[in-house]
Amino acid sequence: MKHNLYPQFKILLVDDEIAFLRSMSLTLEIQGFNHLITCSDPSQIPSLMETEDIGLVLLDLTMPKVSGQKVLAWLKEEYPNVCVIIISGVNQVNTAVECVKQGAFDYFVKTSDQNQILDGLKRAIRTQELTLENQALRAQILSNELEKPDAFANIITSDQTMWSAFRYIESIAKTRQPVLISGESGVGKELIANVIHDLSRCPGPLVSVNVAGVDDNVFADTLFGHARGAFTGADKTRLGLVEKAAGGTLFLDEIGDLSLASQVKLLRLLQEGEYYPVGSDKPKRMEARIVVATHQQLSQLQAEGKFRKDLFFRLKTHMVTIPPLRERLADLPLLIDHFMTLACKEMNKPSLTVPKSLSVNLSQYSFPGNARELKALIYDAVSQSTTDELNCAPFEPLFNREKAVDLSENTLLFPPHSPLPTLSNMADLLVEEAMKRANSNQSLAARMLGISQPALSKRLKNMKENHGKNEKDT
Ligand SMILES: Nc1ncnc2c1ncn2[C@@H]1O[C@H](COP(=O)(O)OP(=O)(O)OP(=O)(O)O)[C@@H](O)[C@H]1O
Repeated sequence: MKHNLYPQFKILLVDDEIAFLRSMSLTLEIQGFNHLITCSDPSQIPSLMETEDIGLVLLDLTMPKVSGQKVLAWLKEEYPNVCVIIISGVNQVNTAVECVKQGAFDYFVKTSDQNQILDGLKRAIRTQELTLENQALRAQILSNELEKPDAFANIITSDQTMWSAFRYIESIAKTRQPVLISGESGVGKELIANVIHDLSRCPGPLVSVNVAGVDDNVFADTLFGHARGAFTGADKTRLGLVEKAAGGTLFLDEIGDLSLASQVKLLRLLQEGEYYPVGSDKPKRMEARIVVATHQQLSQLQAEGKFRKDLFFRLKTHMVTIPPLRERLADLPLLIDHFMTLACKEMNKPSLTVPKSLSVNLSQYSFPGNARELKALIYDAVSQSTTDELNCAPFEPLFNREKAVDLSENTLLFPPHSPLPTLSNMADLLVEEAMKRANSNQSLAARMLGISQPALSKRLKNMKENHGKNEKDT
């Protein structure tokens, strides 16, 4: 089985008692915290902090050469972003309060219930992960560039909202927390899940499963596996997908369709980080990161009582929303080209030219099936092309279905007894509508209006000036 290191930063255990260091690190490793270093001589702390990527320190208070409180003060001075948890043999409220005032994240007595210490450690890791994510996010926003653009090479887009989502994905890629990907059907959620997995640098596999309509027993059996003899017919032990995805990512698609009973199981898995195979009383640790996707509005499902609030909140800590294709029409020409190239390659055809009018005409269509629908249309068109130009016949029904206002027909556009708008008012309204539909992409809007991009730019400038003048006059 492949194991990855958890957490993403190192935990430093400092105690002069070697036996305690040994038992503590063993306990932590059994619980899945395997990114550890130990230190029994506090004089080594400065060099360890300098050379190792330490995010959390578990610190003893009573040590012979230097007191833990002094070390705490030094750490908070030199490494204010590193979390420090005190694990002391001294059960004194005063000392605990003083340490917390000095900046310790928490204080435990060595004899405390182990679960309490582990819960405190989980909280500290989560806080530290959020701090690191915040730093990464801030750096991403300031630099406005992707650190690993290659990871996104299969996702074709020039849309700013998509690029912001990419930057966000980069900044959360390394945490082990779950990620929720939402967006209409066919927008590319599975592509995003692939990128999240690649960027996580987890050595294990990406295992995907669609949970729509899966009955609760099947859900438990699929995810957690079963022990031999768990039920009639279970003649062999079966590994669950959580185990198959160990060290990697488990992608649960269509999470909005999960039954309420299965939602409880998923929540417990996320909270506890452990699960029981069906028919077994031996818990197993989850070593996979969970990524889920849905085309539904989970907030709405939650309001309707179909999705658990606690699970929703747990999932939405890291949420990526992919806008529908109709809200990023500037992507149309890019995607048409991309799918055309893919289709020609698969069908062994030479590359085809695409009529310029195609993306303009398609921009009037709402694409309920998003990129998947466009891909299918282009593949169909490529297969039907017999010249060196893409055959646009497969698109005709769409143009007819959602035809723009047809001025050749005697359509009644204006109420008969109202005064007509001026030509200039109408032109401004058309320009505004085209800019809205083209998501402010001037080239696309100009094509919709049948004018050149410089002509549109001039019009927009005039409209802005007139608007400014009008505001001054009033
Ligand atoms: N931006 C994009 N660039 C290139 N291909 C894309 C893009 N978006 C989607 N696709 C392609 O469209 C198809 C559908 O994408 P995908 O399966 O990721 O969508 P989805 O949102 O997961 O759909 P569903 O909700 O139905 O599961 C795939 O073939 C994918 O490669």
